[in-house]
Amino acid sequence: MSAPFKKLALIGIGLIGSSIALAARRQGLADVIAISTRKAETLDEARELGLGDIYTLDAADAVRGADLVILCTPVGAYESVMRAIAPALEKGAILSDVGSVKGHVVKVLAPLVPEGVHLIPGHPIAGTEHSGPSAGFAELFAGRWCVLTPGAEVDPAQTERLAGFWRAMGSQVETMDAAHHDMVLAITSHIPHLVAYNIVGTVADLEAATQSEVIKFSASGFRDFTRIAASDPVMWRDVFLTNRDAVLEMLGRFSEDLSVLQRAVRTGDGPALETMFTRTRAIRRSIISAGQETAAPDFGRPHEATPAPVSPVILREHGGGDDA
Ligand SMILES: NC(=O)c1ccc[n+]([C@@H]2O[C@H](COP(=O)([O-])OP(=O)(O)OC[C@H]3O[C@@H](n4cnc5c(N)ncnc54)[C@H](O)[C@@H]3O)[C@@H](O)[C@H]2O)c1
Ligand SMILES: O=C(O)C(=O)C[C@]1(C(=O)O)C=C[C@@H](O)C=C1
Repeated sequence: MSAPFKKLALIGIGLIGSSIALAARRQGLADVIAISTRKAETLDEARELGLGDIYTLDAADAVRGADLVILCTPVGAYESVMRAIAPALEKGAILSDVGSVKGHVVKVLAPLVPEGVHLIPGHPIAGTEHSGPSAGFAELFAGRWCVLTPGAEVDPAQTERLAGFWRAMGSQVETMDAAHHDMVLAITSHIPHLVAYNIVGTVADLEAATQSEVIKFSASGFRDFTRIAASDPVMWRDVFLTNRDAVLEMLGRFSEDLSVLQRAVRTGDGPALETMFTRTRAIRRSIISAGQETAAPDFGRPHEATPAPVSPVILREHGGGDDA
């Protein structure tokens, strides 16, 4: 039986690109996997790991003849990558990506997409704090959500084709509007990263003696923040540069809520604190029970990263992101 795609081109081969390569290979989703990246050392690493069939520093070469092209670079590189590959894209090909931000991606890519190429942006809500080709693993997407944000002009049959690709790698697929995606992810992923970078940064600024105490006594709470704060600096720089409006909107709400908590602490308002903490405990519990219903198959690999999937809809049910 022939594979669903004849040639899959992955531009950028870090954590996400290499995980797609491994999962697509394992599931037989493409006859040929072509890999392109910017640096020769990264390409050599990908070759040593046996991630693909074709390796090239020329992104246009990689996409030539491909019926599925997925951009897996930091979002800030999209425009230059797109300018390089546009003339070589095959008519009828699906052009997708895995970027953590979607509105900006559409804005940058759409004007450059040649006629006959189907632009269907995507975002697997799965990851770890590790980067590079050796960080990937085939099970990364199993039991996780993948959000697709096709424009209204996209043929639903093409979206379904791409959804099938992600489902075959174990994901659950949801389609939504790019702006809604960016608002939801601002609060579920981008602000938590900003908070982690900030809290770990605060510790880094403490005087040496206090800092060593913090490190010595850091239990799971602070440790969890340090894991998130170890995430790739370039990737996250680009997320905050390209999802500015949604992040600022959610950060405004976050700051207001923090001020309420600050006041409750200052005034010793026990009932207010308890009410707040009871609400948040309920959210955690609903996330866990929703995750259990759709638990990822256990491939036996320690998977410290993204928890099991919760539909982005859950936010609306809990009153967050309601105007997104
Ligand atoms: N890390 C996560 O948890 C996660 C989760 C979901 C989506 N994403 C998104 O996936 C994308 C990739 O993230 P990652 O974690 O795999 O990053 P990574 O740093 O592990 O890999 C990025 C890859 O892109 C390559 N690259 C950078 N600039 C390039 C250019 N101009 N041309 C060609 N290749 C270039 C790098 O060499 C590297 O191979 C990002 O857009 C990110 O927002 C990340
Ligand atoms: O678990 C992690 O390490 C992640 O940061 C994964 C995570 C997230 O915030 O959930 C990070 C960025 C993505 O775009 C998607 C997933």
